[in-house]
Amino acid sequence: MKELIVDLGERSYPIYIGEGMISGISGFFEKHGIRKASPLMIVTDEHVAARHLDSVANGLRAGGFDVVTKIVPSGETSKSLAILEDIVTDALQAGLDRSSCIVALGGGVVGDLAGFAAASYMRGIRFVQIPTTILAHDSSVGGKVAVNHKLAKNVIGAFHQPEFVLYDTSTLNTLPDREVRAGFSEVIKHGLIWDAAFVDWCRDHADRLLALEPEALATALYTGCKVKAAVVSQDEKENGLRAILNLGHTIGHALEAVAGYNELLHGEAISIGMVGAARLAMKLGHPESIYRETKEILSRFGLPVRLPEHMDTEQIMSAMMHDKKFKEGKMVFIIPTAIGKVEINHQISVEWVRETVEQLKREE
Ligand SMILES: NC(=O)c1ccc[n+]([C@@H]2O[C@H](COP(=O)([O-])OP(=O)(O)OC[C@H]3O[C@@H](n4cnc5c(N)ncnc54)[C@H](O)[C@@H]3O)[C@@H](O)[C@H]2O)c1
Ligand SMILES: O=C(O)C(=O)C[C@@H](O)[C@H](O)[C@H](O)COP(=O)(O)O
Ligand SMILES: [Zn+2]
Repeated sequence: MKELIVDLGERSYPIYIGEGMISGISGFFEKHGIRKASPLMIVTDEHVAARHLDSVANGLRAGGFDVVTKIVPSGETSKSLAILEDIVTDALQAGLDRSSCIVALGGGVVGDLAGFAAASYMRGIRFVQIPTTILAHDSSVGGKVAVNHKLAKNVIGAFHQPEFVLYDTSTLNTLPDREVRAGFSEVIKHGLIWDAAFVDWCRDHADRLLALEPEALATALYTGCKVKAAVVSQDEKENGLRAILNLGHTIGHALEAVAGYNELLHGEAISIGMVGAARLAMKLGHPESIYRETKEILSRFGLPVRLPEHMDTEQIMSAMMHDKKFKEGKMVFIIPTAIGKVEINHQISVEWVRETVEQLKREE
Protein backbone atom coordinates (compact mmCIF):
# COMPACT_ATOMS: atom_id res chain seq x y z
CA MET A 1 0.00 0.00 0.00
CA LYS A 2 1.24 3.51 -0.87
CA GLU A 3 0.24 6.54 1.17
CA LEU A 4 0.16 10.25 0.32
CA ILE A 5 -0.87 13.16 2.51
CA VAL A 6 -2.96 16.09 1.38
CA ASP A 7 -1.38 18.70 3.59
CA LEU A 8 -4.06 21.15 4.73
CA GLY A 9 -3.24 21.81 8.38
CA GLU A 10 -6.02 20.54 10.61
CA ARG A 11 -7.92 19.32 7.53
CA SER A 12 -4.98 17.17 6.30
CA TYR A 13 -5.80 13.61 5.27
CA PRO A 14 -4.20 10.55 3.73
CA ILE A 15 -4.81 8.90 0.37
CA TYR A 16 -4.25 5.13 0.66
CA ILE A 17 -3.55 3.46 -2.68
CA GLY A 18 -3.24 -0.31 -3.00
CA GLU A 19 -4.85 -3.59 -4.00
CA GLY A 20 -7.35 -5.43 -1.83
CA MET A 21 -7.68 -2.92 1.01
CA ILE A 22 -11.47 -3.23 1.10
CA SER A 23 -11.05 -6.60 2.82
CA GLY A 24 -9.75 -4.72 5.88
CA ILE A 25 -12.07 -1.73 5.49
CA SER A 26 -13.35 -1.35 9.04
CA GLY A 27 -9.78 -0.97 10.33
CA PHE A 28 -9.39 2.22 8.24
CA PHE A 29 -12.67 3.63 9.59
CA GLU A 30 -11.67 2.81 13.18
CA LYS A 31 -8.23 4.36 12.70
CA HIS A 32 -9.88 7.60 11.56
CA GLY A 33 -12.33 7.71 14.46
CA ILE A 34 -15.51 7.21 12.43
CA ARG A 35 -18.32 6.73 14.97
CA LYS A 36 -20.09 3.42 15.40
CA ALA A 37 -22.94 4.86 17.50
CA SER A 38 -24.43 6.88 14.59
CA PRO A 39 -25.57 5.44 11.27
CA LEU A 40 -23.13 5.66 8.37
CA MET A 41 -24.51 5.99 4.82
CA ILE A 42 -22.79 4.50 1.78
CA VAL A 43 -23.81 6.37 -1.38
CA THR A 44 -23.08 4.52 -4.60
CA ASP A 45 -24.51 4.05 -8.09
CA GLU A 46 -26.21 1.09 -9.74
CA HIS A 47 -23.17 -0.21 -11.64
CA VAL A 48 -20.85 0.03 -8.66
CA ALA A 49 -23.44 -1.38 -6.27
CA ALA A 50 -23.76 -4.52 -8.38
CA ARG A 51 -20.03 -5.13 -8.19
CA HIS A 52 -18.57 -3.68 -5.00
CA LEU A 53 -21.24 -2.62 -2.52
CA ASP A 54 -21.57 -5.94 -0.68
CA SER A 55 -17.88 -6.21 0.15
CA VAL A 56 -17.76 -2.63 1.47
CA ALA A 57 -21.05 -2.75 3.41
CA ASN A 58 -20.49 -6.23 4.83
CA GLY A 59 -16.92 -5.39 5.82
CA LEU A 60 -18.12 -2.35 7.74
CA ARG A 61 -21.02 -4.20 9.35
CA ALA A 62 -18.65 -6.96 10.46
CA GLY A 63 -16.60 -4.25 12.16
CA GLY A 64 -19.66 -3.08 14.12
CA PHE A 65 -20.67 -0.06 12.01
CA ASP A 66 -24.37 0.72 11.57
CA VAL A 67 -24.57 0.86 7.75
CA VAL A 68 -27.35 2.18 5.51
CA THR A 69 -26.99 2.24 1.73
CA LYS A 70 -28.24 4.59 -0.96
CA ILE A 71 -28.04 3.57 -4.61
CA VAL A 72 -28.46 6.32 -7.24
CA PRO A 73 -28.72 5.90 -11.03
CA SER A 74 -25.35 5.70 -12.79
CA GLY A 75 -24.18 8.66 -14.84
CA GLU A 76 -23.64 12.40 -14.78
CA THR A 77 -27.35 13.23 -14.58
CA SER A 78 -27.31 12.02 -10.96
CA LYS A 79 -25.31 15.12 -10.03
CA SER A 80 -28.59 16.99 -9.56
CA LEU A 81 -30.50 18.79 -6.83
CA ALA A 82 -33.31 16.24 -7.17
CA ILE A 83 -31.01 13.30 -6.35
CA LEU A 84 -29.38 15.33 -3.58
CA GLU A 85 -32.79 15.88 -1.98
CA ASP A 86 -33.51 12.18 -2.28
CA ILE A 87 -30.27 11.37 -0.41
CA VAL A 88 -31.18 13.86 2.33
CA THR A 89 -34.64 12.29 2.66
CA ASP A 90 -33.11 8.83 3.09
CA ALA A 91 -30.49 10.17 5.50
CA LEU A 92 -33.17 11.76 7.71
CA GLN A 93 -35.34 8.64 7.62
CA ALA A 94 -32.35 6.46 8.54
CA GLY A 95 -31.49 8.74 11.47
CA LEU A 96 -28.14 10.12 10.30
CA ASP A 97 -27.03 12.77 12.79
CA ARG A 98 -24.17 15.24 13.08
CA SER A 99 -21.79 12.43 14.15
CA SER A 100 -22.64 10.38 11.07
CA CYS A 101 -20.44 9.86 8.08
CA ILE A 102 -21.26 9.60 4.38
CA VAL A 103 -19.16 7.21 2.31
CA ALA A 104 -18.83 7.89 -1.43
CA LEU A 105 -18.30 4.54 -3.14
CA GLY A 106 -17.88 5.09 -6.88
CA GLY A 107 -16.48 7.38 -9.53
CA GLY A 108 -16.44 11.15 -9.69
CA VAL A 109 -20.21 11.43 -10.01
CA VAL A 110 -20.84 9.66 -6.72
CA GLY A 111 -17.86 11.41 -5.10
CA ASP A 112 -19.07 14.89 -6.05
CA LEU A 113 -22.71 14.13 -5.20
CA ALA A 114 -22.17 12.30 -1.91
CA GLY A 115 -19.48 14.81 -0.95
CA PHE A 116 -21.92 17.69 -1.47
CA ALA A 117 -24.56 15.79 0.51
CA ALA A 118 -22.01 15.50 3.34
CA ALA A 119 -21.07 19.19 3.03
CA SER A 120 -24.67 20.34 3.30
CA TYR A 121 -26.45 17.75 5.48
CA MET A 122 -27.05 19.36 8.87
CA ARG A 123 -24.51 22.02 7.76
CA GLY A 124 -21.77 19.47 7.25
CA ILE A 125 -20.86 15.98 8.39
CA ARG A 126 -17.79 13.83 7.81
CA PHE A 127 -17.23 11.87 4.63
CA VAL A 128 -14.91 9.27 3.17
CA GLN A 129 -13.99 8.73 -0.47
CA ILE A 130 -13.71 5.20 -1.87
CA PRO A 131 -12.96 5.87 -5.56
CA THR A 132 -13.69 3.09 -8.06
CA THR A 133 -12.71 4.72 -11.38
CA ILE A 134 -9.38 5.83 -12.78
CA LEU A 135 -10.75 9.32 -13.22
CA ALA A 136 -11.58 9.43 -9.53
CA HIS A 137 -7.87 9.62 -8.64
CA ASP A 138 -8.62 13.29 -9.42
CA SER A 139 -12.17 13.76 -8.11
CA SER A 140 -11.68 12.00 -4.76
CA VAL A 141 -8.83 14.34 -3.78
CA GLY A 142 -9.10 18.04 -3.03
CA GLY A 143 -12.57 18.54 -1.62
CA LYS A 144 -14.41 20.05 -4.59
CA VAL A 145 -17.93 18.66 -4.29
CA ALA A 146 -20.93 19.73 -6.35
CA VAL A 147 -24.02 19.02 -8.38
CA ASN A 148 -24.80 20.43 -11.83
CA HIS A 149 -27.32 22.97 -13.10
CA LYS A 150 -28.77 22.47 -16.57
CA LEU A 151 -26.94 25.61 -17.73
CA ALA A 152 -23.54 24.84 -16.20
CA LYS A 153 -21.46 22.14 -14.53
CA ASN A 154 -20.64 22.04 -10.82
CA VAL A 155 -22.18 25.43 -10.04
CA ILE A 156 -23.98 24.28 -6.87
CA GLY A 157 -21.24 23.06 -4.58
CA ALA A 158 -18.73 23.54 -1.80
CA PHE A 159 -15.20 22.76 -0.66
CA HIS A 160 -15.46 19.89 1.82
CA GLN A 161 -12.46 17.67 2.44
CA PRO A 162 -12.84 13.92 3.12
CA GLU A 163 -11.49 12.21 6.25
CA PHE A 164 -9.42 9.92 4.05
CA VAL A 165 -9.35 8.42 0.55
CA LEU A 166 -9.26 4.63 0.27
CA TYR A 167 -8.25 3.79 -3.29
CA ASP A 168 -8.48 0.03 -3.70
CA THR A 169 -7.19 -0.49 -7.24
CA SER A 170 -8.69 -3.99 -7.47
CA THR A 171 -12.12 -2.33 -7.96
CA LEU A 172 -10.87 -0.92 -11.28
CA ASN A 173 -10.82 -4.36 -12.93
CA THR A 174 -14.58 -4.19 -13.53
CA LEU A 175 -14.46 -0.83 -15.37
CA PRO A 176 -15.70 -0.74 -19.00
CA ASP A 177 -12.98 0.06 -21.54
CA ARG A 178 -14.44 3.49 -22.45
CA GLU A 179 -14.32 4.52 -18.76
CA VAL A 180 -10.73 3.29 -18.47
CA ARG A 181 -9.69 5.53 -21.37
CA ALA A 182 -11.70 8.50 -20.10
CA GLY A 183 -9.98 8.18 -16.73
CA PHE A 184 -6.56 8.51 -18.27
CA SER A 185 -7.52 11.92 -19.63
CA GLU A 186 -7.12 13.46 -16.15
CA VAL A 187 -4.01 11.35 -15.45
CA ILE A 188 -2.44 12.83 -18.58
CA LYS A 189 -3.68 16.28 -17.54
CA HIS A 190 -1.68 16.00 -14.32
CA GLY A 191 1.43 15.36 -16.42
CA LEU A 192 0.68 18.15 -18.89
CA ILE A 193 0.32 20.77 -16.17
CA TRP A 194 3.18 19.73 -13.86
CA ASP A 195 5.50 16.95 -14.94
CA ALA A 196 6.81 16.42 -18.50
CA ALA A 197 8.66 13.25 -17.46
CA PHE A 198 5.36 11.75 -16.32
CA VAL A 199 3.85 12.44 -19.77
CA ASP A 200 6.77 10.54 -21.32
CA TRP A 201 6.32 7.74 -18.82
CA CYS A 202 2.59 7.47 -19.65
CA ARG A 203 3.42 7.30 -23.37
CA ASP A 204 6.01 4.57 -22.78
CA HIS A 205 3.67 2.55 -20.57
CA ALA A 206 0.39 3.14 -22.45
CA ASP A 207 -0.20 -0.53 -23.31
CA ARG A 208 0.44 -1.68 -19.74
CA LEU A 209 -1.77 1.08 -18.36
CA LEU A 210 -4.66 0.35 -20.72
CA ALA A 211 -4.38 -3.32 -19.78
CA LEU A 212 -4.66 -2.24 -16.10
CA GLU A 213 -1.36 -3.92 -15.26
CA PRO A 214 -1.34 -3.43 -11.46
CA GLU A 215 2.15 -2.06 -10.92
CA ALA A 216 2.00 0.45 -13.78
CA LEU A 217 -1.52 1.48 -12.80
CA ALA A 218 -0.58 2.07 -9.16
CA THR A 219 2.38 4.23 -10.25
CA ALA A 220 0.18 6.30 -12.59
CA LEU A 221 -2.52 6.85 -9.98
CA TYR A 222 0.01 7.63 -7.26
CA THR A 223 1.79 10.18 -9.48
CA GLY A 224 -1.50 11.78 -10.56
CA CYS A 225 -2.70 12.02 -6.95
CA LYS A 226 0.68 13.43 -5.92
CA VAL A 227 0.37 16.29 -8.40
CA LYS A 228 -3.19 16.96 -7.31
CA ALA A 229 -2.28 16.85 -3.60
CA ALA A 230 0.68 19.22 -4.15
CA VAL A 231 -1.50 21.78 -5.92
CA VAL A 232 -4.43 21.56 -3.49
CA SER A 233 -2.09 21.80 -0.48
CA GLN A 234 -0.85 25.15 -1.78
CA ASP A 235 -4.24 26.61 -2.71
CA GLU A 236 -7.21 24.76 -1.23
CA LYS A 237 -9.94 27.15 -2.38
CA GLU A 238 -8.63 28.12 -5.82
CA ASN A 239 -7.51 31.64 -5.15
CA GLY A 240 -4.69 31.18 -7.67
CA LEU A 241 -2.54 28.14 -8.45
CA ARG A 242 -5.35 25.55 -8.16
CA ALA A 243 -6.89 26.90 -11.37
CA ILE A 244 -4.20 25.01 -13.31
CA LEU A 245 -6.11 21.78 -12.54
CA ASN A 246 -8.69 23.20 -14.91
CA LEU A 247 -6.58 22.60 -18.03
CA GLY A 248 -9.06 21.63 -20.77
CA HIS A 249 -12.07 22.40 -18.58
CA THR A 250 -13.05 25.84 -19.96
CA ILE A 251 -14.08 24.25 -23.25
CA GLY A 252 -14.65 20.76 -21.73
CA HIS A 253 -17.31 21.82 -19.23
CA ALA A 254 -19.18 23.74 -21.94
CA LEU A 255 -19.19 20.62 -24.14
CA GLU A 256 -20.62 18.53 -21.33
CA ALA A 257 -23.36 21.07 -20.62
CA VAL A 258 -24.30 21.48 -24.30
CA ALA A 259 -24.32 17.72 -24.83
CA GLY A 260 -26.83 17.44 -21.98
CA TYR A 261 -24.38 15.58 -19.70
CA ASN A 262 -24.81 12.31 -21.58
CA GLU A 263 -23.03 12.26 -24.94
CA LEU A 264 -19.47 12.91 -23.81
CA LEU A 265 -17.88 11.50 -20.67
CA HIS A 266 -16.08 14.06 -18.51
CA GLY A 267 -12.65 12.69 -19.43
CA GLU A 268 -13.55 12.76 -23.13
CA ALA A 269 -14.76 16.37 -22.99
CA ILE A 270 -11.58 17.37 -21.14
CA SER A 271 -9.46 15.61 -23.76
CA ILE A 272 -11.02 17.74 -26.51
CA GLY A 273 -10.71 20.79 -24.25
CA MET A 274 -6.97 20.16 -23.74
CA VAL A 275 -6.46 20.07 -27.51
CA GLY A 276 -8.36 23.37 -27.65
CA ALA A 277 -6.08 24.87 -24.99
CA ALA A 278 -3.03 23.70 -26.95
CA ARG A 279 -4.45 25.35 -30.10
CA LEU A 280 -4.89 28.61 -28.17
CA ALA A 281 -1.27 28.27 -26.98
CA MET A 282 -0.19 28.20 -30.63
CA LYS A 283 -2.18 31.36 -31.34
CA LEU A 284 -0.27 32.99 -28.47
CA GLY A 285 3.03 32.05 -30.15
CA HIS A 286 3.95 28.93 -28.16
CA PRO A 287 5.55 26.07 -30.11
CA GLU A 288 3.42 23.90 -32.38
CA SER A 289 5.06 20.87 -30.74
CA ILE A 290 2.92 21.38 -27.60
CA TYR A 291 -0.24 21.01 -29.68
CA ARG A 292 1.17 18.01 -31.59
CA GLU A 293 2.39 16.17 -28.48
CA THR A 294 -0.83 16.87 -26.56
CA LYS A 295 -2.86 15.39 -29.38
CA GLU A 296 -0.50 12.44 -29.73
CA ILE A 297 -0.60 11.36 -26.10
CA LEU A 298 -4.39 11.69 -25.89
CA SER A 299 -4.86 9.72 -29.11
CA ARG A 300 -2.46 7.06 -27.80
CA PHE A 301 -4.95 6.44 -25.00
CA GLY A 302 -7.86 6.29 -27.46
CA LEU A 303 -9.28 9.60 -26.31
CA PRO A 304 -11.25 11.89 -28.64
CA VAL A 305 -9.43 14.97 -29.93
CA ARG A 306 -12.13 16.18 -32.30
CA LEU A 307 -15.35 17.94 -31.37
CA PRO A 308 -18.52 16.23 -32.69
CA GLU A 309 -19.52 18.36 -35.67
CA HIS A 310 -23.21 18.57 -34.78
CA MET A 311 -22.45 20.52 -31.58
CA ASP A 312 -23.45 24.13 -32.00
CA THR A 313 -20.59 26.62 -31.65
CA GLU A 314 -22.78 29.44 -30.31
CA GLN A 315 -24.32 27.17 -27.67
CA ILE A 316 -20.81 26.15 -26.60
CA MET A 317 -19.75 29.82 -26.42
CA SER A 318 -22.80 30.65 -24.35
CA ALA A 319 -22.22 27.70 -21.96
CA MET A 320 -18.67 28.97 -21.37
CA MET A 321 -20.08 32.29 -20.16
CA HIS A 322 -22.05 30.50 -17.42
CA ASP A 323 -19.04 28.58 -16.11
CA LYS A 324 -17.09 29.49 -12.99
CA LYS A 325 -14.17 30.15 -15.30
CA PHE A 326 -15.93 33.22 -16.72
CA LYS A 327 -14.96 36.04 -14.34
CA GLU A 328 -15.13 39.82 -14.49
CA GLY A 329 -16.31 39.63 -18.10
CA LYS A 330 -13.37 37.47 -19.19
CA MET A 331 -12.82 33.79 -19.88
CA VAL A 332 -10.07 32.16 -17.86
CA PHE A 333 -7.98 29.67 -19.82
CA ILE A 334 -5.20 27.40 -18.67
CA ILE A 335 -2.63 27.58 -21.46
CA PRO A 336 0.24 25.11 -21.89
CA THR A 337 3.52 26.97 -22.38
CA ALA A 338 5.55 23.73 -22.63
CA ILE A 339 4.74 20.08 -21.94
CA GLY A 340 4.56 19.98 -18.14
CA LYS A 341 4.01 23.74 -17.71
CA VAL A 342 0.94 25.98 -17.91
CA GLU A 343 -0.05 29.58 -17.30
CA ILE A 344 -3.36 31.06 -16.17
CA ASN A 345 -4.48 33.44 -18.90
CA HIS A 346 -7.33 35.99 -18.63
CA GLN A 347 -6.67 37.69 -21.95
CA ILE A 348 -7.89 35.19 -24.53
CA SER A 349 -10.29 36.89 -26.92
CA VAL A 350 -13.77 35.50 -27.49
CA GLU A 351 -13.03 35.47 -31.23
CA TRP A 352 -10.01 33.19 -30.75
CA VAL A 353 -12.11 30.83 -28.67
CA ARG A 354 -14.88 30.73 -31.31
CA GLU A 355 -12.29 30.05 -34.00
CA THR A 356 -10.74 27.29 -31.87
CA VAL A 357 -14.10 25.61 -31.32
CA GLU A 358 -14.61 25.58 -35.10
CA GLN A 359 -11.10 24.19 -35.64
CA LEU A 360 -11.76 21.44 -33.08
CA LYS A 361 -14.54 20.15 -35.34
CA ARG A 362 -12.01 19.63 -38.13
CA GLU A 363 -9.23 18.02 -36.07
CA GLU A 364 -7.60 15.01 -37.83
N1 LIG B 1 -14.29 17.04 -7.59
C1 LIG B 1 -13.29 17.03 -8.44
O1 LIG B 1 -12.19 17.52 -8.15
C2 LIG B 1 -13.46 16.37 -9.76
C3 LIG B 1 -12.34 16.07 -10.55
C4 LIG B 1 -12.53 15.43 -11.76
C5 LIG B 1 -13.82 15.06 -12.16
N2 LIG B 1 -14.87 15.35 -11.37
C6 LIG B 1 -16.22 14.91 -11.75
O2 LIG B 1 -16.19 13.48 -11.83
C7 LIG B 1 -17.23 13.06 -12.70
C8 LIG B 1 -16.72 11.99 -13.62
O3 LIG B 1 -16.26 10.91 -12.85
P1 LIG B 1 -16.10 9.44 -13.47
O4 LIG B 1 -15.47 9.52 -14.78
O5 LIG B 1 -15.51 8.61 -12.41
O6 LIG B 1 -17.61 9.06 -13.78
P2 LIG B 1 -18.72 8.18 -13.04
O7 LIG B 1 -18.69 8.38 -11.60
O8 LIG B 1 -19.98 8.42 -13.77
O9 LIG B 1 -18.23 6.68 -13.34
C9 LIG B 1 -18.16 6.28 -14.68
C10 LIG B 1 -19.05 5.05 -14.98
O10 LIG B 1 -18.40 3.90 -14.50
C11 LIG B 1 -19.23 3.18 -13.60
N3 LIG B 1 -18.33 2.62 -12.61
C12 LIG B 1 -17.69 3.27 -11.63
N4 LIG B 1 -16.83 2.45 -11.01
C13 LIG B 1 -16.95 1.26 -11.60
C14 LIG B 1 -16.31 0.03 -11.42
N5 LIG B 1 -15.32 -0.13 -10.54
N6 LIG B 1 -16.70 -1.02 -12.20
C15 LIG B 1 -17.65 -0.85 -13.15
N7 LIG B 1 -18.27 0.30 -13.39
C16 LIG B 1 -17.92 1.35 -12.62
C17 LIG B 1 -20.22 4.18 -13.09
O11 LIG B 1 -21.41 3.54 -12.70
C18 LIG B 1 -20.41 5.05 -14.32
O12 LIG B 1 -21.34 4.44 -15.19
C19 LIG B 1 -17.72 14.30 -13.42
O13 LIG B 1 -18.95 14.68 -12.88
C20 LIG B 1 -16.67 15.34 -13.11
O14 LIG B 1 -17.20 16.64 -13.11
C21 LIG B 1 -14.72 15.98 -10.19
O1 LIG C 1 -9.84 19.95 -8.32
C1 LIG C 1 -9.80 20.88 -9.13
O2 LIG C 1 -9.57 22.05 -8.78
C2 LIG C 1 -10.06 20.64 -10.56
O3 LIG C 1 -10.17 21.57 -11.33
C3 LIG C 1 -10.16 19.22 -11.00
C4 LIG C 1 -11.03 19.04 -12.24
O4 LIG C 1 -10.57 17.87 -12.89
C5 LIG C 1 -12.50 18.82 -11.91
O5 LIG C 1 -13.21 18.46 -13.06
C6 LIG C 1 -13.20 19.94 -11.16
O6 LIG C 1 -14.45 19.53 -10.71
C7 LIG C 1 -13.38 21.17 -12.00
O7 LIG C 1 -13.57 22.22 -11.14
P1 LIG C 1 -14.59 23.41 -11.40
O8 LIG C 1 -14.33 24.33 -10.26
O9 LIG C 1 -14.25 24.00 -12.72
O10 LIG C 1 -15.94 22.82 -11.37
ZN1 LIG D 1 -12.01 17.30 -14.42
